[in-house]
Amino acid sequence: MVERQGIKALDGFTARIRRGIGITGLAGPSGSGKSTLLRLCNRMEVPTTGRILFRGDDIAELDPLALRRRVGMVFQKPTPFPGTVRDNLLTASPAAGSDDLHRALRRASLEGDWLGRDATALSGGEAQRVCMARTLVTEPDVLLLDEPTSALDADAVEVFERAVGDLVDEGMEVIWVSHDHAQLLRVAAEILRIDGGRFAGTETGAETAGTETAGTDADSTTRAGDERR
Ligand SMILES: Nc1ncnc2c1ncn2[C@@H]1O[C@H](COP(=O)(O)OP(=O)(O)OP(=O)(O)O)[C@@H](O)[C@H]1O
Repeated sequence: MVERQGIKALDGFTARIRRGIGITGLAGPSGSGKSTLLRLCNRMEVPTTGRILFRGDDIAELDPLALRRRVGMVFQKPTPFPGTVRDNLLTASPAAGSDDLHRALRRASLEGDWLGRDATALSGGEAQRVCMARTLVTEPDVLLLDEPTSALDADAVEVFERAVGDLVDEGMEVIWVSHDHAQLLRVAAEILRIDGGRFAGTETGAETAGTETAGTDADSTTRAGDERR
C-alpha cells in the first residue's frame, strides 16, 4: 500500500510482471496509481506497507542508486539537463567511454554526431530520445516508461516505439504506462489494468510480442505486494 496524507494511492495491489515477455503495459484511469506503481519499482517511492520484489529480492534491501541503474525510467515530459547531449549522458554514467555513449545513442535511435548537440534545443521527440539514451547509458535490465510518447507527434511516436521494440529484441524488459490503449495493444505482450489503486485484471496485448520467451513466468521480475501486518 502507498498512503499519502491519508489517501491511499495503492491499496491491496498485488501483481507480477512476467519476465521474458518484453513489454508489459500498465493501463488505468487518471489517478488510478500507474505512476505510483512505476515509481515504486525503482524506489523513487517506498510503499507504506507491502513489498516490491525484483527478481526475488526485496528492493527495500537494495542500494537505490544501484537499483536505478538496473531499472531505468523515462518520464512523460522530457527533461534534458542544460549542456550537450554528451554532458547529459555523462551525468548518468560518468565513466562511460566513447563506445558506451555511441551505443546508448544508437539504441535510442540517435546518431553519434548528436553528442555535441545542445540538449535544450531539441524537438519534443528528439529530447525524449536523448532522455532515453541518458537512461540507457547505465545499461539497465528493465525500462519503466511513464507515458513517454503522450506529448509526441505521430512520427516521433513511431520512432520511439520502434526503438523500444529493438531494445526488447535485445532482451530488455519494459513496463509501459500509457493512456493510449491502442498503443498498448500494439506494443505490449500483456496489459495490467489498475483502477482506484487496485489490480483490475490482465489483458493480452500484441500477439507477436514476446512469443519466443512467453511462458517463463516462473521468474517474477517485479511484484508490487501489499502485505498488511
Ligand atoms: N506527490 C503526491 N502527493 C500526494 N498525492 C499524490 C502525489 N502524487 C500522486 N498522488 C495521488 O495518488 C493517486 C495516484 O496517482 P498516480 O499519479 O500514481 O496516478 P496515475 O494513474 O499515474 O494518474 P495519471 O494517469 O493522471 O498520470 C492520485 O489520487 C493522486 O492524486
